[in-house]
Amino acid sequence: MERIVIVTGANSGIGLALCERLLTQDSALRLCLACRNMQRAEAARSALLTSHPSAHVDLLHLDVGSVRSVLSAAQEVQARYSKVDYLYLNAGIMPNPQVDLKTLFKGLFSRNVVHMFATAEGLLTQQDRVNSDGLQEVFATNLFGHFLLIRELEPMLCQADLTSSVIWTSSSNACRSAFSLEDIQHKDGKEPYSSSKYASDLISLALNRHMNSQGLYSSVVCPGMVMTNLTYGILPHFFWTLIMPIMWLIRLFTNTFTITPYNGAEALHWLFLQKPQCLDPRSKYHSLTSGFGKNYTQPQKMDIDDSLSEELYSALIELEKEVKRKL
Ligand SMILES: NC(=O)C1=CN([C@@H]2O[C@H](COP(=O)(O)OP(=O)(O)OC[C@H]3O[C@@H](n4cnc5c(N)ncnc54)[C@H](OP(=O)(O)O)[C@@H]3O)[C@@H](O)[C@H]2O)C=CC1
Ligand SMILES: CC(C)=CCC[C@@H](C)[C@H]1CC[C@H]2C3=C(CC[C@]12C)[C@@]1(C)CCC(=O)[C@@H](C)[C@@H]1CC3
Repeated sequence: MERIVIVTGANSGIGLALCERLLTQDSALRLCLACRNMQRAEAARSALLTSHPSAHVDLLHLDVGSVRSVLSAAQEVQARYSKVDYLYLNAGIMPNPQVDLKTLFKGLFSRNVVHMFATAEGLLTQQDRVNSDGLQEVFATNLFGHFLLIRELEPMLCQADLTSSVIWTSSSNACRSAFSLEDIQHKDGKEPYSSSKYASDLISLALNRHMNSQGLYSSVVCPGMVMTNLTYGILPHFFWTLIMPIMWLIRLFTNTFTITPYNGAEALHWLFLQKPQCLDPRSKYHSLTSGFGKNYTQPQKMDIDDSLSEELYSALIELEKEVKRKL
């Protein structure tokens, strides 16, 4: 039977590299690029069809940061397909990032330097804003829109005698101290990205608890540090060009500098090949690249607990009711 794969944020970076790798793996699958910008989505589709001329590549308009768009995209999916086998929740934003230079320079001369380059913990802040649904934009895009999409696609993901995989592109920047149950949207802090990624780790755990019995399995991935539109937005372009040799040098000391989108998509691709029942719901699957350029996937236990994940799950169900009431 034809496998149906939906990838959000598929028009660039890690999402596009994943699509390329999936079609190389299985040219018979039906790939659906779920994107907010249809011009960029069309360009991505053309690029994929150039390397895989007989592939089945569909486009779906989805602004994951808009409640209305998520609801109508989910309806469109139900009209087009009879099931969904893989749902890659990859779209993500990090608006107005700022690097804390003092922490960076201090970190460079500390024993924590490898950890700092792997996670950017305490190094990055962002400036968030409220979107047209009245939600914080980073939370809405990186977490809530994707959660709503899963909820709307539940009948397609939970088919009798079949399993489905939901795969979140999280990050090693996900940090417990950035997340608070009292402020799940991170209105009051300066690390909405870190908070939203930690929340996705928690929600993945809760989804497994609630949905495994219906055949839905959720996993989280960290692609490593990858040069994409998102990372290029952190520093001015000329600065990236200047420090690029340093980036390749750092790769000799930490396997988390995957750098290319192809390498970054390693764990996302690896999960496509696994039986979802055999995966560990408490592990994050990391894309890693050795100093010699060898790609591999490694699970690492996450710093998450059941009660916090359950409370966040309930809070998101409540928020879902609230936003639907307001429509
Ligand atoms: N690069 C890195 O080092 C790391 C990245 N990640 C995560 O990987 C994921 C992919 O990012 P990456 O490839 O790096 O960056 P890109 O900016 O290249 O890709 C992000 C994708 O998400 C899409 N997107 C953003 N907002 C929305 C929205 N509201 N609705 C639909 N699509 C949207 C973008 O579309 P558009 O072109 O329209 O903007 C784009 O296709 C993100 O979740 C990111 O947090 C995690 C760890 C490290
Ligand atoms: C190389 C030098 C001297 C400076 C670059 C410093 C930072 C710009 C860079 C160091 C660690 C990087 C990093 C990310 C962005 C760029 C850095 C902060 C991420 C936060 C990008 C997105 C993610 O989700 C993380 C996994 C990355 C972690 C490392």
